[in-house]
Amino acid sequence: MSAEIVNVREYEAHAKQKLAKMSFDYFSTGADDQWSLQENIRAFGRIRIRPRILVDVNDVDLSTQVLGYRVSMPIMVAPTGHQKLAHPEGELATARATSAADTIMVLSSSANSTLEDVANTGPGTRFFQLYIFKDREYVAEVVRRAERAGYKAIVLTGDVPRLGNRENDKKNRFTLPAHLTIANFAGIGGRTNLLTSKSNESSLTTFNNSQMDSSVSWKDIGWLKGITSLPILIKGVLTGEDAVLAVRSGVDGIMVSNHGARQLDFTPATISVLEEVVQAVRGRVPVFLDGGVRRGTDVFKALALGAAGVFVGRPVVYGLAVDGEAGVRKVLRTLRDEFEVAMMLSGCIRVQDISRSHVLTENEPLCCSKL
Ligand SMILES: Cc1cc2nc3c(=O)[nH]c(=O)nc-3n(C[C@H](O)[C@H](O)[C@H](O)COP(=O)(O)O)c2cc1C
Ligand SMILES: CCCCCCC(=O)C(=O)O
Repeated sequence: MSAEIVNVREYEAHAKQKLAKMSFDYFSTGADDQWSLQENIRAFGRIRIRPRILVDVNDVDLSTQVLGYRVSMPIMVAPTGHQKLAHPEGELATARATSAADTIMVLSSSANSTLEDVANTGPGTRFFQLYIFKDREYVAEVVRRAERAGYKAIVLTGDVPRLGNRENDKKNRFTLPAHLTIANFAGIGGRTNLLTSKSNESSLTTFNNSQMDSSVSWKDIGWLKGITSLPILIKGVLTGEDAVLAVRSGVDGIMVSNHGARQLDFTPATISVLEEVVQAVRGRVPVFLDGGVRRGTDVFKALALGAAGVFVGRPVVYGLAVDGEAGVRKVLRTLRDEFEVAMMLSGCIRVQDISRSHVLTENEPLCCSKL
C-alpha cells in the first residue's frame, strides 16, 4: 500500500479507508466551520519561494539543534491524542519511527500509552505535552514521571481551557473502546469519562469539562517551573502580545499553533502569524510552528519566516493508520526528502542558510525586491 503513496497528503484518503468513521473524523476534522483547517493549508500556498542558483549544494546538511539536542532535520512530531485508534501499537510505533528518523516526538497528554512504555521503546529525544487538570498533585506527579522516564522538555498546551466545538465528534458521540484509556491520566477520569458519551456530546468534552483547569493563566508557568527543572515550551501562541508574555514568564520556547484548527475556528493560519510572533520574541527563545505542514516546501517557508523547526500532526497519524511504524517512517522520510530538494533548489546548504529573502509573503510584490 505504502509504495503507491508518493506524498504525505495521499495518506489521508488511505487512512479514511482503513479507519472506523468515528476515529477518522476525530483525527481529520476541525472546529465549527473548519475555516482555519483549510486556511492552515491554503496560507502556505500563498507564499512564494525566491530560489538562488549556482550555489554548490553538494554537501547539503538538514540537521539542526532543538533546545540543545541535535535532530537530523527541523521536522518533528506534534502531540496527537489517541493514537491507538489509528493502529494497535499507537504511540509506541510512532516513537520507534521518530527515533529511527532521528528527530523529536512530543507525547500527548491524551496518549493511549503510558509515558514509561513510550520511553521504553528505545533511545530517542522526547518531549511530554501537558494539560493542567484541576488535580494539581496528579499533574505534578505525571510531570515527575516524565522527568524520571527521560523526557527532555514539557510542552504546555495553552489553547484548551475548554474543548473546541468539534461537530463530527458530537455527531459520532465519540467514545473510546473499553480497552483504551487516556493512559497517563486514567486515575482522574481518563478511563471512566471516555467510555460513554452524553447525548449530543463527545466523551472528550465530558472528560475535559470535568477535569480541565480553566483558570490556568501565565502565572502557572511559575507553578510549572516550581515543580520541574525541564525546559518549558508553550504551545498555542498566535499573537505577538502572547509571545511577549510567554518570554516574560520564562518559557524556553514558543510553539505557534492553532491546535490543528481544532479549537477556535477563524484563527489565522499559523504560517500567517509566524512572523508577528518571531518579531515580538526578538530572538530571545526559539519559535516553532505547527499546522498545515504537508510539504518540504512548507518546512522551508516556515524556516524562512523565522521558525526554528516545525511539528507535524495529522500526516503522522495517517501514516500510522495506513502502515503502523513503517507508515510513520515513510511520512517523516518523505517530508525530509522534499525538504532536502527545497533546500538544494533554493541554494541552501545548511538550515541556517534559509533566510527571509528566500520567500515572498502575500503582502509583498513579486517584482523588484531589494537589490
Ligand atoms: C487527532 C489530533 C489529536 C491532537 N491531540 C493533541 C493533544 O493531545 N495535545 C495537543 O497539545 N495538541 C493536540 N493536537 C494538535 C497537534 O499537536 C498540532 O497542533 C496539530 O495537529 C498541527 O496541525 P496538523 O495536524 O495540520 O499538522 C492534536 C491534533 C490532532 C489532529
Ligand atoms: C484533555 C481533553 C481532551 C483533549 C483531546 C486531545 C486533543 O487535544 C485533541 O485535539 O483532540
